[in-house]
Amino acid sequence: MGNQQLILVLNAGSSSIKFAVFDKALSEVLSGMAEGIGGASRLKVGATEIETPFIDHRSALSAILKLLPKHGIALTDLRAAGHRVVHGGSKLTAPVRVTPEVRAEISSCTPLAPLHNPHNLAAIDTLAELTPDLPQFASFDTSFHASNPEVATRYAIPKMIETKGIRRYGFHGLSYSSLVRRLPEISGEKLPSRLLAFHLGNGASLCAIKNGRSVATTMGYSPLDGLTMGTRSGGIDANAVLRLVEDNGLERTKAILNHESGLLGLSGGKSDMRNLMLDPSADSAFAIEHFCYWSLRHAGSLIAAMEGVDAIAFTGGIGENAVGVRARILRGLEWIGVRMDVDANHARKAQLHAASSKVHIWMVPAEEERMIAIDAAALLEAV
Ligand SMILES: Nc1ncnc2c1ncn2[C@@H]1O[C@H](COP(=O)(O)OP(=O)(O)O)[C@@H](O)[C@H]1O
Ligand SMILES: CC(=O)OP(=O)(O)O
Ligand SMILES: [Mg+2]
Repeated sequence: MGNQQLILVLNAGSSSIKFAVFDKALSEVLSGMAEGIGGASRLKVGATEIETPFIDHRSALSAILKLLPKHGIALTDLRAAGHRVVHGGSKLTAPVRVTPEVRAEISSCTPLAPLHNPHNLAAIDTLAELTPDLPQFASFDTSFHASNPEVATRYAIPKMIETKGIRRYGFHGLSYSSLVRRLPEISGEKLPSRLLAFHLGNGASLCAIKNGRSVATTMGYSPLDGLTMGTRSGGIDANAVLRLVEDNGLERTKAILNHESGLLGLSGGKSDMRNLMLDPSADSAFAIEHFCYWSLRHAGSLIAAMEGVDAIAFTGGIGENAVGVRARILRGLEWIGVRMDVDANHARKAQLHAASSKVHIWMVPAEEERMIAIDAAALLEAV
């Protein structure tokens, strides 16, 4: 192409890097991902999939960048790169161009998101080495929740401690802001005033969205809190955590709570919802029930924070695809007048509510990469 029209988006997760390339009209021209980094990893680009061992994010990213020219995209075709940065802390609450100061601020948030921020920085640094003149932008998973009231973000701990950044932030904000943008287009209706969003993926959270703004969410200081997740425990009593540290030390405890718990810990080895749903064992069934039960317990809390609910939206790998999980959660919400259209749910339609439902129900594909491209394009225009 050679005309510097493209935006490259990198979304580095704890064990994966998703990427997408968008043209000037923000249509996606290529996407793919490296997953299972550090283990039995795979690289998918467009329709091609290869098994290839990546020891770390850096090697996965260089493989992705090497493959781009084979799909007709040279680094010189790029006009910008946009990155998902999971933790922006208290200061980075809107998309920004990455400057040395911004990079330092993201780095200072690493203790708050140890599974994510180092990989986001590695992606920024690798691109900066390869193409020092390419403008790079960062969009933060925490930003969308900057509108939460203080009563929702403060832990009931001494004020002095809060000043060190020990507060609730919330995550999956890029997914939620893309959902707010897409839902009216998908539903053909104006955005409901009280919307309960379920982002159910490997990481999972709920968000109470009032008049388009986040007012409460289930994740807290880090992406560990709230729902039962693929490998993260979700909510756990802090004294139980202290006991784990006493018994196992700090590093082991981090690994237990972040990598060995959740669906994986409950089922005895399976973190992936697809695999769990195929497995007939009682432990796998219990893990799925735990996931649904705690989604419902938290849903009740977020509905209370909004004083009611007008619509529900599902997104993320599980929210978009796991028909049985959606059905179980929606059954658990019948007390608020939810009625699911069984056929629509099976057919994976966008509209999931029956005519008799008091609450509208939608499935909205998560489009984090497109959201990041939109943010980067807007900042480029503003220059
Ligand atoms: N067809 C499907 N049925 C059930 N679960 C699915 C399906 N497709 C994907 N999933 C589940 O979605 C989860 C991954 O969600 P995703 O949003 O891609 O995660 P990540 O947090 O890594 O971005 C996995 O548990 C996976 O099993
Ligand atoms: C913030 C977070 O939990 O991200 P992911 O779901 O990609 O792990
Ligand atoms: Mg995700």
